[in-house]
Amino acid sequence: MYDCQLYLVTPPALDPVAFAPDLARALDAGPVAAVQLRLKDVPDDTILRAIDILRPVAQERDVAFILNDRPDLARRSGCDGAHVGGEDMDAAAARTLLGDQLQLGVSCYDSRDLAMRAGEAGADYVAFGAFFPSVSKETDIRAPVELLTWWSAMMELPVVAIGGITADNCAPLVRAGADFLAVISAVWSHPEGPAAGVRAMNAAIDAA
Ligand SMILES: Cc1ncc(COP(=O)(O)OP(=O)(O)O)c(N)n1
Ligand SMILES: Cc1nc(C(=O)O)sc1CCOP(=O)(O)O
Repeated sequence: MYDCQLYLVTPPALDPVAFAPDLARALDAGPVAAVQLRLKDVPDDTILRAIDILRPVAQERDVAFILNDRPDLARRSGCDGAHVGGEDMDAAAARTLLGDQLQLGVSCYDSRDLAMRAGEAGADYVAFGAFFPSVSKETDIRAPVELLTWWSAMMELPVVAIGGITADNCAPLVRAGADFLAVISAVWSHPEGPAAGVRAMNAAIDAA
């Protein structure tokens, strides 16, 4: 049995009131380790309103609530942490904004160097991807599975795998040492609904 957990990233352009019951059902079908709120190109007020509505749904279930891109808003709104990538800010700046209590995740794409530097700058996890073509985000990067093998053999810091991950293709990532599998479409676009998506992902992780 591998020690790998599910990490949910929210679907794009969500209405938080309509989405909250879906999130609750998905988390109740868990285990799920973390939820990342990922809202792109919206005003701060919209992000803060979504946090107010969705953060309790996660935290009441002991699921970490992580905010994408905005460590400043994460800190002032009770989130458990923030996730940043290359276009947002460097890891050290994000750590300064978060303080030392909140969790910091850093996108490292397929770069060993970025991951080492993120670790040194105070990241609590690094994320590699995309491992497979993603319908949720355009990217030409194809991270090789060996990156996970290398990282997990060398480092204690947890590693997240992301990008096009499904119940059908995740086994090699689990076996290579991913601590978390981050998914959008495998759960939120599952034909039988998000709870079925969570159950299918966890069954595949257990079977790996
Ligand atoms: C867990 C996790 N890994 C990677 C990403 C991608 O972050 P980033 O490169 O900053 O791109 P956007 O998500 O901001 O489009 C992520 N969000 N979460
Ligand atoms: C948000 C995100 N970041 C990626 C990266 O490669 O850094 S891939 C991705 C989208 C993940 O959604 P899905 O599970 O539907 O492919």
